[in-house]
Amino acid sequence: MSARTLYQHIVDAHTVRHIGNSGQILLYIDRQVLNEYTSPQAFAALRAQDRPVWRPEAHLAVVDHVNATTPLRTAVTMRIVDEARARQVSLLAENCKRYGIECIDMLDPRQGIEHVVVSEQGFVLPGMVIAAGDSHTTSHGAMGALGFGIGSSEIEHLLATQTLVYRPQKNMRVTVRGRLAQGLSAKDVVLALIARIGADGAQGHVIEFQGSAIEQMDVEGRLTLCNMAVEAAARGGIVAPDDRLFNYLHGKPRVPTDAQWDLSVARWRELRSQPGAVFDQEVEFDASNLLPRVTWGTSPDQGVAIDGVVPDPQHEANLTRRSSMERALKYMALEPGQRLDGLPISHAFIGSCTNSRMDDLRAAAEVLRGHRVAPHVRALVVPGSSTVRAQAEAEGLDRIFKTAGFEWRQSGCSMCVAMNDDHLSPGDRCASSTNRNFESRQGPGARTHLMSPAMVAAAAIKGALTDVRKLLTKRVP
Ligand SMILES: CC(C)[C@H](C(=O)O)[C@@H](O)C(=O)O
Ligand code: SF4
Repeated sequence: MSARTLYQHIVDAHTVRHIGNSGQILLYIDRQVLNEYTSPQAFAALRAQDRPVWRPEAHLAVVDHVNATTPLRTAVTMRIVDEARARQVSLLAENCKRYGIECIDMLDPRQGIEHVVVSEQGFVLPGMVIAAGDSHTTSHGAMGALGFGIGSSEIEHLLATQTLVYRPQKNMRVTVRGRLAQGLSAKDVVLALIARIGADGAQGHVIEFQGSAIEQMDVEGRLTLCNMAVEAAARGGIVAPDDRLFNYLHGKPRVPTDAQWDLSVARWRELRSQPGAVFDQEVEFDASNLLPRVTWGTSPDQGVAIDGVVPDPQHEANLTRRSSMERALKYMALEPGQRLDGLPISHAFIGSCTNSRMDDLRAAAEVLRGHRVAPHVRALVVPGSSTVRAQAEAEGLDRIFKTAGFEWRQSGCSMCVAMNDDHLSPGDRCASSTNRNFESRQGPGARTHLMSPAMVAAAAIKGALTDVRKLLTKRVP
């Protein structure tokens, strides 16, 4: 067989069989994470057919989309008033009990956003395949695994058979060279990448991230990259396992120990694209020239560097793109040529599976130390999990956020998707560390500007979009 990419190798190792000449395969799936929002239909269908779950221990359920993030984690303070949402949560617990699946419920000290919980529990290991009823399952590519989102009928199929009908994707290599300047992070890299290749730029592909900037990037940054690969329509994003990853995984709850650990690491070291493996598309990127990024529109690819201006749709030759730009500018209440730096905001949100882990909170706290949030801004920080929250408290980060005027909340998806009580009102403008700036994503009529957590912190202080480096350089003695 010719040289294989890491992605192809993982798919080969999980192929149960080819399905006739359809180009599709039956793919074995090692792990699934279930949430309260997308699993009910799948469980109902399973039950209606009286089918068992084939391998209950291969699934882990986590409540994350609809739970409250009130500052206190108790049954009373976190009670969900909305009946339909409350039912989604209780149904998940009931379904898990019926089928013998472990459920991390609202009050569990490990609760959090599923993609954050999965990696901190060591539920996905290098070389595995994980699928889940959530598009940001691509995050787990940072573990040297293949992760992708699936729909309800696939969740059902997976519960019953531990396999999925799958069409192998093409390979895209994104090589990121150079060194990120101070104040920049993986979020700036991925926002710049998506702006370059477009929101459909990686359609039909799995991206492998390579290059010196990726080698130097911490695992949490790689989680951010792979998480947002789906915003370029990729069917996965992956980074080959290395010592950084092994250090990250070592000692996590479900990770092998002792002799098994050594054996596993030796095997995981083999997981990389072979020399000569062919990528269908190549994108090269120099991280050294990158400036902090912000989005101006209603699609993650509608973004520029913070020193940039809102583009003019009249200069866009592609008519579909032009009209989507016009619509976005109207929705966002922006004018062509307008500077982004200095644009006033009403809200600041640090959270989501993209940017709510320790490194994200540390970077934001570093900017906030000694500053106050502008008086007209409501600022929230929602740690990705209770584990992150506890660790941040142990490091004293909560005090920095609170002293600066941020609300320090319990974990969950929260204002990333506004499926609980955390939402914006029409016309609100939010600097947000999330991944999607779609119309009404954070509440009906709300306007979202995507950026890194450090940039959100800087915007909260200024009360307007700003270049975080201005705040950081002042600190240099
Ligand atoms: C609710 C869920 C299906 C959805 C997803 O699949 O990504 C959500 O998590 C999101 O980020 O939009
Ligand atoms: S944090 Fe946001 S993007 Fe991530 S799973 Fe939740 S809703 Fe989706």
